[in-house]
This record gives sequence, C-alpha cells and structure tokens, in this order.
Amino acid sequence: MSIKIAYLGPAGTFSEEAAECFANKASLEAELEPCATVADCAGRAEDDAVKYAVVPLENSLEGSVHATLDVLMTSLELSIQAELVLDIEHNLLCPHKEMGQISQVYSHPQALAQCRDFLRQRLPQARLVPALSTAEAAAQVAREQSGAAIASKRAAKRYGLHILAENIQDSENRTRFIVLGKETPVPALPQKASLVFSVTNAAGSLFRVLQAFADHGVNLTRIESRPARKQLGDYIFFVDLDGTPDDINVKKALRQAAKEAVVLKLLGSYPVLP
Ligand SMILES: O=C(O)C(=O)Cc1ccccc1
Repeated sequence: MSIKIAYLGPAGTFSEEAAECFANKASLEAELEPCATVADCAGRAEDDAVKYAVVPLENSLEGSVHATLDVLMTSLELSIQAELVLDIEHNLLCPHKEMGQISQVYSHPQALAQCRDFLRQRLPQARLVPALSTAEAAAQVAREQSGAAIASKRAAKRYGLHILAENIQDSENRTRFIVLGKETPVPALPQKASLVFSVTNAAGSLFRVLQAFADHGVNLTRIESRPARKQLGDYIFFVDLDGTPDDINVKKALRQAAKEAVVLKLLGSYPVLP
C-alpha cells in the first residue's frame, strides 16, 4: 500500500529529493505531495493527510532553517522519525543565455546565502529576491521569462531553464533534512535524539542543564538557541545528542536535565539514515 509524504514544493526542490531518498531507504512505496511552506508540510502530517513530512533543518553553510525550528517548538504531536543529509549543488538558471542581462536573482533565502560569494563576484548588480523554495523560484523565472533562479539541475530540466553556471555554492554544502511524523520509530543504529528546553534567566541555569549530559557521558552534537517569541532576551535551546532515551546514561541525563530546565520536551529519537 502506498503512503503519502509531504515535502517543501513545488516539484524540483531539494526537499523532494530528500523525500525520495527517505522513501527509497525505508523501502516505502510513497506518493509525494508538494506543499508551499514548511509549516504547511507539518500541518498535513498533523492532520493525518500524510504520514510523513520531510523538511530541511540545518545547512553546513547557513545554519538552521528557522521555520523548521518553529514547527518543532510548537507541534505537540509530531516527532522526528529519521534524519538524512544531502549534498546540495546549486546552479544559476535562466530563461536566456545572457549573464549580463540578469537584474534579479530569485531563490530560497538559504540558497541565496549559500551562494553569497558567487553572487557578489559575478552578479554584484543583481537584486536578490527570496522565494518560498528553489523550485518555486525556478518556476517563477520560467513563467515570467525574466530574472534568474538558484536551484538544482533537476529544476532546470523541469522548468525548461538554461544552466548558466554550475556548482555555485560557496564551499561544501550539505543539508540535514528531518522526517516528521506521529509514529515512534523502530530503533536502528546509529541513533540520535533531539530535545528542546528553556531555562530561567539566571546565572548558571543553562550550564546546569548541559552539565547533566556531561555528568553521564552523553555526547551533544548540536546546540542552537532561538527566541522564545515572548520577550526580547528570552530563548529556547535545541540540543541533539548521540544515543536514545532507552540508553541508561541518556535516560539519567534527561531526568537530571529536566529537573534543571523550566520545560524540556523530547522531539524524537531516530535513526541517522546513511
Ligand atoms: O528550496 C528547496 O529546494 C528546499 O528544499 C529548501 C532548501 C534550500 C536550500 C538548500 C537546501 C534546502
């Protein structure tokens, strides 16, 4: 039986590639459903219209995708089911072949930022215009027959655009995608877990939460702060760690950390897909 997977669309995005990759690795027969925003993707999974939502979380050059952190922070039902990392190659796509005529470059804000050096050197005069996704930018450029888009080669093919420059990202460019859903994933090696917490605004409060992981020898692989969206200076913290809450040391560390934090929520414990 085929299941549905939502991804940040339209067709031709890196999220579509990640969703295909996840379906293959998990041997799922899947129907992929494009959504306009990360929040829409998560909403489809929350409403049970799809089983999974595949969204970008973090990029090696540009850091976190805030829309995804916001979904993780607010969603009560979704947890992280799996993660996968993709190499991202960006290209400059255009309806014509003249680099000199480009006055606007459209793309997802992360893609524009990942190609900053190229844009500064080769198109210093161009206005950079954010789009909902790289493929949405390609579709718009094809529709309007003006400007250029930063997107994949598969988007170039799909929307009938010329590739004016290949491989234009600043340096090694990898993106971590997560699979959101309502299931409790079946343990497989290696495992990671993600959590979010807040602390009081007092000396040592963050230190004491982190100390819990150090005390029990749990390796943290990422820490990220985001505004708590209450008042200026209030933050929440996202942490990833090696292991699962089934590991005794992780369990103890989480119990100790939860005592020190104001709130602490587990976002999922999941396999890292090779
Ligand atoms: O816009 C896309 O294609 C996405 O899937 C989001 C994104 C943008 C830039 C790098 C990786 C993912």
